[in-house]
Amino acid sequence: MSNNVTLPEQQGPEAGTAATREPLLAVENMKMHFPIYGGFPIKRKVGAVRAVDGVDFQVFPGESLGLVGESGCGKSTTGRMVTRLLEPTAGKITYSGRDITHAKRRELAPIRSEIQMIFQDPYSSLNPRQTVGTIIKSPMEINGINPPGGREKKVRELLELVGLNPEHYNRFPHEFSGGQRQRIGVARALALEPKLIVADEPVSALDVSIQAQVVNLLQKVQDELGIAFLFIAHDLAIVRHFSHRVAVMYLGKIVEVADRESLYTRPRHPYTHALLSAVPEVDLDTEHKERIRLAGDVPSPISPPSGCRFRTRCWKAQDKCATDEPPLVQISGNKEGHLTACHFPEAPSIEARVEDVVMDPALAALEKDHTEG
Ligand SMILES: Nc1ncnc2c1ncn2[C@@H]1O[C@H](COP(=O)(O)OP(=O)(O)OP(=O)(O)O)[C@@H](O)[C@H]1O
Repeated sequence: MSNNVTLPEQQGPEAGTAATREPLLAVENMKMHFPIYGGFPIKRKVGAVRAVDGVDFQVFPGESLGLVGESGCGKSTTGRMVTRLLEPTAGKITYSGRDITHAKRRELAPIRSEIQMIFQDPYSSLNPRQTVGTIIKSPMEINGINPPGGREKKVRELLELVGLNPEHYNRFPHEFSGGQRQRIGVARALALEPKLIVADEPVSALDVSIQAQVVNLLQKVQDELGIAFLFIAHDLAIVRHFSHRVAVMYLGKIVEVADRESLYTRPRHPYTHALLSAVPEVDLDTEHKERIRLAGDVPSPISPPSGCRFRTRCWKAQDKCATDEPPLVQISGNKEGHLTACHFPEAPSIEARVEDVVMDPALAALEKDHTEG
């Protein structure tokens, strides 16, 4: 079982080398504005929910990019546009050199199998009336794929790969626990041998003790099969395990992106600092009393704050922040590839914030194994 899988060292593309490689996925100024209609008797468009408001990022072959931020920041919407479950309002999505931003169903067909999604809720994402075998097999049937040895053989191999008993082929989803169902979701996503998996909060519906096992499984899959991941989570502790690079999203924008090491040890954006300081369950000792607490909720994406969107919750905000939107750039002191959108960034301190990343005990144990192994 995946319990025994040790965490491999992430060998992903470094920021420097990444620039010289062709990205598998490139997103430029991508936006999703959901229209709001009102008025009587004739309904008119009266506004828009600016769920995603101009994001740029790239994912390289075999790379795992973590996308983090509080609830409502637009992470899921971003993931759904990348998989083209949603069509962007503006911007451009390029996959393997092809512009798929507005590609129609038929045009998307050849790449549908290459981009797969793993959903948050392993309970609602599996059809309760279908056996596990049918669930995992159906993407192959839909796409007319006949693997050597047949589809059933392939399904049994996939079950084994994700740590389930191949003999459970004829069982139904309700016979499995949450963690096992998420493994079924992973097997289904792998059935078409994808090149990119968008995993939208794949472990947040699971019990904390199970989360580590599923993260571990995804990491094994990524490492052994070389699949690129866009790993969406609200928790920096989970993404840390898994990502070569991490992008931090706030109210429809990416505010900071960096390789894993830079982001966790030298975060520059106050919001990243705040996320790293989020400590729900740990007793506050003197050292930790100064942890940053984010006040209030994320403002409404219908009318986001002017200038820097984080300014209404930021302890460093000044007048300039209300008038000038900070660009996402490599500010002074940042390593190559580390971009920050802030007028008054935190110092590039190597004062590790690592101790601020609070992990549940199971994840912490994995991390320990990883470093010791
Ligand atoms: N179909 C829709 N119509 C209108 N607004 C939407 C729609 N889908 C999402 N939104 C809004 O867009 C914003 C971003 O939502 P999204 O689900 O992408 O955020 P998120 O960061 O993934 O949050 P969560 O972790 O809660 O899913 C939210 O304010 C949400 O209410």
